[in-house]
Amino acid sequence: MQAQLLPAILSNADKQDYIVQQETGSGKTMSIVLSLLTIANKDYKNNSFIIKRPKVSTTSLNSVSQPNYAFSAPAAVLLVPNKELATQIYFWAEKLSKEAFPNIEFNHLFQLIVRDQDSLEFQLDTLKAFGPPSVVVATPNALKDFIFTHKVISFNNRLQYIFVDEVDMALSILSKYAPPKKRLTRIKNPKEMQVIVEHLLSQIYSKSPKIVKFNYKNSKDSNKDDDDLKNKSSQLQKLVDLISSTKNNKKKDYTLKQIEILKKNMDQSQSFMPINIDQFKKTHSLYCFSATVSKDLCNFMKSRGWFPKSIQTIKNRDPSLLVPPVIQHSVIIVDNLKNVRNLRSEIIKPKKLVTKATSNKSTSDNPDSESKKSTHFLLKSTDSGLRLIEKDHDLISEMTPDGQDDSKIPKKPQVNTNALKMNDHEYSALMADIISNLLEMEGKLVTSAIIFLEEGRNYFVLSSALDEMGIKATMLIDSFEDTNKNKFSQNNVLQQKSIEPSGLVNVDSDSTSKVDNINLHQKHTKIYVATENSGRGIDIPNVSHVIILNAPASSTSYLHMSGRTGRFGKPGKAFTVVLNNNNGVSEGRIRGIFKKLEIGNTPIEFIED
Ligand SMILES: Nc1ncnc2c1ncn2[C@@H]1O[C@H](COP(=O)(O)OP(=O)(O)OP(=O)(O)O)[C@@H](O)[C@H]1O
Repeated sequence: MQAQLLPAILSNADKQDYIVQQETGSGKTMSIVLSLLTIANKDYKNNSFIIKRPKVSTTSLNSVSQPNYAFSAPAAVLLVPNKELATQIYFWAEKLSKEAFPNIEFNHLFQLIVRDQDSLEFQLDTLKAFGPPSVVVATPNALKDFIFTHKVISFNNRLQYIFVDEVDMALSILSKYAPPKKRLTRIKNPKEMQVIVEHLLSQIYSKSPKIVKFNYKNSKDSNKDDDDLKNKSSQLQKLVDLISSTKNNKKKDYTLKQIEILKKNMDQSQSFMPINIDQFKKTHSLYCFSATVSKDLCNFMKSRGWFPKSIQTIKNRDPSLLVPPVIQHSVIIVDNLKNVRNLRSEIIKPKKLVTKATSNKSTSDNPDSESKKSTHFLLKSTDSGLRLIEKDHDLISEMTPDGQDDSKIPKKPQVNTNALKMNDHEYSALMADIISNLLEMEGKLVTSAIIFLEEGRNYFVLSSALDEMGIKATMLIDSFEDTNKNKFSQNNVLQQKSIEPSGLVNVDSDSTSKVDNINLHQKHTKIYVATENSGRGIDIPNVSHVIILNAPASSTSYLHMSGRTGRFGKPGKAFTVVLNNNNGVSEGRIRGIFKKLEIGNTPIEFIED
């Protein structure tokens, strides 16, 4: 993929736009970084920085009073949806730049722009001192602040490359079935990524490169010709189409009213107009990346005028190739506090072989024969908590309350829902118990793990529960911020932050577990807790295990979370822990996800040493 993509980006004389959709961990982000480094280096040389600009020391940023800029605006922008990913990319670029271009001041090449209170001054000062860099790596909200609030950066027709990584998350388009009211709100308040990309496009093709007020009503590129009117009516048409499928008359009336409001709004302000650069000679190219780019997303971007010409796509056509084959997937269902089991196998038949599985003895070459063995319990509730059960335990009698054979079990599990109505503390204790057992079971196979916390659950409570099990976990978002802060405060001692159960931040570079009977090698093993948002696109070295707490909302969510392991061909395992507290809905959801992604469940069984 990189062999195809890098030359395509770097010798793109026709200024073609690209959509790149390849599996997680296949090196998409790295391709962007490598391209940007090449672009920045070329830009630097073309603009004779060494002659024009003084070398500025980062320790005396404020003393530079009259900076001498070689140009007025960046040549390339990379936009990503979260600051963790932006920060990671910036550090990758810095590291590679030091190797490849040791004599070039990195601040001339790249600038990181993220919303971070502690480093805001530093980011602003760096821009003031060094002037616009060749490449900006930013989150859209922070870039918006820098353009319109702080007014320290602007863009013009020097901008030739726009990259958007994790484009699907950044735009989060609404489903076709979203209610008209929600659609209307979204049209009025588009995602910041959309606003920024369209602002950049308008600046490239604006005759005046000055910053215009951040107001779409004033956009000079709002083209009022027939084409725009067509676009406007097509947006309305979508809503009209939506109500045509509604049988409920009341709902129909309501939707019609919403459409009327939308129509009026659009007529009054000429806002939300898609960008129209058809009439200009194209001087930029737009590259959108993600492992998951739907047809609807492509259509949305096209409808906004992002791709005035035909789009080049680099993607795997086979949907079963969306998931890296090196990842082994397992689901643990918590039926009630006594029954913790594997996902039952009778429905899921893995279509695809796990080709390069980890060195786990439970992985069979024959997935079908493996699924038949999937009735074992991994964990058992005892007075002292959940424990791994013995291999030769009478599994069948433990499997269900009435000792049924797996095949006879009704599809809708017999659930004692009350047993699973847990507060945050009970939930976290249960999850910590399961996690510690999993980590213990996996033993030395665990080099580093990411736990994805269910939305709405409290990190501090989980962290405290894990701590009691002897597991020190680091919040992913904080670990990235920490590195960031240290970088910006010129502090060379990189400290590992751990968070005490109380919520107080404790800086401790080598914290050992209080309880050392579990996870003995934790000293060398990093356990991170992330949310779906903060973990999107992140690449943490050597993540051997991902543990997802609760069934993800969609196959896309699952694909990206599980994809934090199994990167660039390295093996990995993804465990999903599903609480069966909603009469099988969550279990059904994970089954649906596995079916859609064409992945099989690898049952977990206790392996005695
Ligand atoms: N050419 C390469 N040689 C060696 N390692 C590479 C190469 N390209 C990428 N990698 C490594 O592979 C890992 C995954 O790369 P990257 O994060 O770019 O993948 P991705 O496709 O963007 O993943 P995601 O879709 O999850 O964001 C990283 O650790 C990266 O350093």
